[in-house]
Amino acid sequence: MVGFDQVTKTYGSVRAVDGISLRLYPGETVALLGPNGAGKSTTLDLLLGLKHPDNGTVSLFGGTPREAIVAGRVGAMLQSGGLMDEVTVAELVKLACSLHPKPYKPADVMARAGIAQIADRKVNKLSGGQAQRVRFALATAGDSDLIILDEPTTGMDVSARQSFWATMREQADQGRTVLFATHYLEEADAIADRVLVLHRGRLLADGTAAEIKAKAGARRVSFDLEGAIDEAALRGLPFLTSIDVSGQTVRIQSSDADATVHALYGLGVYPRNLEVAGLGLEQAFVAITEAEEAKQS
Ligand SMILES: Nc1ncnc2c1ncn2[C@@H]1O[C@H](COP(=O)(O)OP(=O)(O)OP(=O)(O)O)[C@@H](O)[C@H]1O
Repeated sequence: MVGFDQVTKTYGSVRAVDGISLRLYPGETVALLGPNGAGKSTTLDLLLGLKHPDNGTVSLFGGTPREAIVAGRVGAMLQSGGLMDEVTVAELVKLACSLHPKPYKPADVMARAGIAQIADRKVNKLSGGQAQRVRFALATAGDSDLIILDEPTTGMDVSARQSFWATMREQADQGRTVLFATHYLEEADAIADRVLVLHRGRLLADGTAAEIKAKAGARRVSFDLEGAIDEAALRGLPFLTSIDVSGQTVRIQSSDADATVHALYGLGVYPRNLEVAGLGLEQAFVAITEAEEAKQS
């Protein structure tokens, strides 16, 4: 099990991680979301023992991050992890396997990462997406219990992303914990069992994607109106949190969609193509982080 207990990490006056406590369990696929500078990379660095908390403790499988890494229990794929320049893909993968206490066969690792066909290519001649696949191979060179991925699919094409996530799903199904930081909210929505929302170093939300959407507490309502649209009257609708009028189409967000729609009919208009839907994870994320910004300012 992976644990953060009241962990704080500051850089000068910046609280990159501010009193975070959480537990991660075997078999979980966990997405770490947050705007730029929220503290995602710092959180992952603390887990990997690359940075040390000012206060609080980080524990991995009952020991320190360093002990877990030495025991081969952690595989990681970092954003800018440099790859050695003058070696081939196969040489680099072999090296990673040889350093892992519980290694897989290099050929299997390369096949899984979809890099068998570029095995003989020099690492410094790879495209961005290919280099990303090689980083993925290095993170899965052996049988680790925790896989940490920082923005793993940046630069990958659609098919690389699909096979990447299928592999990660398999890893979690086999009881491993997969923790990934991402800015692709659709990926988090589709893949993660659990979503953590960080904001200025604090954990604002922790739950399933459905729970995070419910926490944002708003729903989308869209409809078309004929003729001139009285925008001022629409803005007066109860529970409205945002409105966008484009041509004859009106899109609103409401914290009580039922009451808003009821009042809409009370305006004497006839909305066509009325749709009421929950927020997507992206809109929920924006709503949660903006509400926090408003609270702090
Ligand atoms: N070595 C450092 N020295 C000083 N400040 C730092 C350092 N590393 C990070 N920070 C600051 O700490 C905060 C958190 O940074 P971090 O890189 O963890 O955020 P992030 O959520 O990963 O951001 P992004 O989405 O942009 O990658 C930011 O305000 C950043 O400027």
